[in-house]
Amino acid sequence: MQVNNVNLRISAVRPDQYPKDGFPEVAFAGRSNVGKSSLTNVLINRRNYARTSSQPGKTQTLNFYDIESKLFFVDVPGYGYAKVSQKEREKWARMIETYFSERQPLRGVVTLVDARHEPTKLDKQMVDFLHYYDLPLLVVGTKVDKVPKSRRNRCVSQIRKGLALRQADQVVLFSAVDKTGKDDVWAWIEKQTGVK
Ligand SMILES: Nc1nc2c(ncn2[C@@H]2O[C@H](COP(=O)(O)OP(=O)(O)OP(=O)(O)O)[C@@H](O)[C@H]2O)c(=O)[nH]1
Ligand SMILES: [Mg+2]
Repeated sequence: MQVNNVNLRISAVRPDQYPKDGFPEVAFAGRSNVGKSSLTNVLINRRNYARTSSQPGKTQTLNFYDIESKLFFVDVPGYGYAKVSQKEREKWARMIETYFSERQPLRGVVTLVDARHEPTKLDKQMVDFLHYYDLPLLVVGTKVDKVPKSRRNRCVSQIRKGLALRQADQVVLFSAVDKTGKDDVWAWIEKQTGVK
């Protein structure tokens, strides 16, 4: 998809704030600092539209990006950031549980994990949760520019095994630096949303 027009429609914390346009929607989830905002920026050809930062835990709202008034990308705040209080963590859990369980236009979830490491316990919990709600899943292994090409097949097996992925779940290795995997991620989004 050729993207020229992107707008941050709303940073929402409650369902009554979610957009009501009826466009299909894809969410981006993953632990803090894994590269969610960087992936979104590459997909929409912007350098720094979705805010990237070296300070993890920055994004604390569900950010709805209107893409060409055809679909929404939803940047989900990252989990697993140590400096966030227990109270904040519970608030986060309630917010995303409500979103994933109730949001009708949601057509699939892109779940990001760091391609360099074994998926963490929290990554696995996130995938279990998305499986429970039967949401179509694309797992993106990020920062693959830091993995030698000869080791990349092994990354995919490690991700599939560590997250106990189902056959229908797809895995794409991605780099925001050299844009490896960008077309594959877009192909999955187009397939799930029916938008071209
Ligand atoms: N080498 C490399 N670095 C990356 C890549 N993607 C992201 N980063 C770096 O990782 C850090 C975090 O990236 P973000 O995109 O802000 O991560 P995020 O998941 O949106 O983080 P939160 O909003 O805090 O949840 C930044 O310093 C990025 O420059 C990548 O593909 N390769
Ligand atoms: Mg972010």
